[in-house]
Amino acid sequence: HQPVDLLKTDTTAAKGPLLVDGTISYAVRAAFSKAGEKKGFRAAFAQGDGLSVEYLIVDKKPENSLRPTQLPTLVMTSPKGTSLTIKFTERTKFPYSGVNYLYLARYQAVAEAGEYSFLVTAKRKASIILSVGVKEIPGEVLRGAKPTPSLTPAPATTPTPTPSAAATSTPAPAPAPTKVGYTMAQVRANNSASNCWSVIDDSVYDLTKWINSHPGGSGAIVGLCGTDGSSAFSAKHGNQSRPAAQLSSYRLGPLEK
Ligand code: HEM
Repeated sequence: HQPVDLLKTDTTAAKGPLLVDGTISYAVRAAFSKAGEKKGFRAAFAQGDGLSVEYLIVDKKPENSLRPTQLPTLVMTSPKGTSLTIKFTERTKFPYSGVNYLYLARYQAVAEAGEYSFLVTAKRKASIILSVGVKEIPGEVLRGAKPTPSLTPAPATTPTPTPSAAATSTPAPAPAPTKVGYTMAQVRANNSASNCWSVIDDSVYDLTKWINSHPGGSGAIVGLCGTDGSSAFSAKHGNQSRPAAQLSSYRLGPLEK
């Protein structure tokens, strides 16, 4: 993830930074000192892009002791002007780089073409992390008219280890990972039909969207969520090309070795 810190001056989506390609993975941090403060940003998409937004907090006080109504609200407005308030639907632990995060919401949709606006409004002192996008490649962040290089210029060839979450709480240089890939702990944390990851032959896959499309029934896929599904997959589909092709479309990245 590329960390992006929202500034005190980013008080509306228009004043905040623009994530030039909303499918690239960014960790946008919004920190507030009191109720009523607002911070915003924008993210651009092409028609049909995957729109992925995740709302995370660090699993520590004050955030983890706030009630849902006390946490900052996130309102997303599509290019056509439809607004949506993100609802907190879960409380899933996500350990990453020695920090324990909690997912409170994960929203996915097919994007309209254009800029989405995001506006976060504080109810109390609190910090949140919004993970936008999934592609682990460096992306561009624009502030005003001036293109700024990404805050952490990660080498393009080294994918950062987590896709769908994580987030450094400060835009400090990313720690040089000695290991690259997803951990088994991350896979185990995504062990339900609403967030279903599985390992097959040393790659990690997000099978959530495949559950209800699988010709062999949803149960066969749900049974793989949070586990190493290599033997189940090869036992049934080991020598078939269509299951392998389907599988490849859900690949997140390698399993950490
Ligand atoms: C990530 C895992 C899996 C993927 C991507 C996948 C994909 C597919 C695809 C694409 C088909 C259609 C094949 C065709 O029309 O040529 C299929 C059929 C089927 N799958 Fe899977 N599958 C997975 C896991 C499993 C598992 C673990 C089982 C059983 C334990 C299973 C049981 C079946 C059955 C019974 C069918 C019906 C047709 C047949 O017998 O080949 N699948 N799967």
